[in-house]
Amino acid sequence: MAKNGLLEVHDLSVGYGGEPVCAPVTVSVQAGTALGVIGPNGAGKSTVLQTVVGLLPALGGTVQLEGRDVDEREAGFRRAVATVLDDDAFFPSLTGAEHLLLTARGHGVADAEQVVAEEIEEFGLAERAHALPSALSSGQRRRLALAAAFVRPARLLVLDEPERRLDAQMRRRLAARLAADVAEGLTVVFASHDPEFLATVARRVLVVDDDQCTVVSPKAAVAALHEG
Ligand SMILES: Nc1ncnc2c1ncn2[C@@H]1O[C@H](COP(=O)(O)OP(=O)(O)OP(=O)(O)O)[C@@H](O)[C@H]1O
Repeated sequence: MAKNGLLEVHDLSVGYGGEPVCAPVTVSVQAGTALGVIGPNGAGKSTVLQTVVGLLPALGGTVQLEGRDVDEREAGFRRAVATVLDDDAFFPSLTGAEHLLLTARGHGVADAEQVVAEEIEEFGLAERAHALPSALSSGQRRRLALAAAFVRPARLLVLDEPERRLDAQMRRRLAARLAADVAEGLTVVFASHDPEFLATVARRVLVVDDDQCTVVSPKAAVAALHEG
């Protein structure tokens, strides 16, 4: 285990076409903790998350997972990191249950059928598990995308606005689930606009901003969200 955080982000500059979208980010995320990421629409939260997981090239600075530079092409990195950054990445001709089973088996889960059945239940998808993604409601597709991150092992879970399009009950349930998984050692980085979600899950919060990206307490972040 690395001496420093599981995830070390240092002076990371993110953006498009060489133009940064926000101030550089420096943050250390310890294993078994959750980092929230906040900022107004367009601040750069999604860009930061996509750069942290190697889907976008950094304009400058470094990202290390367990002491190694992030490389999403590396099998070891993909095994360690589960992401839900959008929810359109389904095979159009596989049912929800088949998609989850393929994901679990692809990641070497031994009791894949049981794990998938449990997550289908957990995410309230039992009645629609055998529907194609195109026949699901947008909230059900969101649930399916989230379930796919939980049917496989991961040491780091990166979520972009996990609360998006979920009803209030599912939001609370997911927040409680994440908090419980973090207490058991999972590391989570997630962007959110939801004060309750943030207060339940995050131990620290990165505020993404043009002038300076800072790390604050969840209490300060919740106050900022209520003000903003
Ligand atoms: N592919 C792209 N090419 C160029 N600019 C982009 C691209 N994607 C996003 N942007 C711009 O980068 C900035 C940051 O966008 P980003 O999606 O990271 O913000 P965000 O904080 O996640 O916002 P939201 O809360 O609305 O999801 C915005 O000004 C956006 O218009």
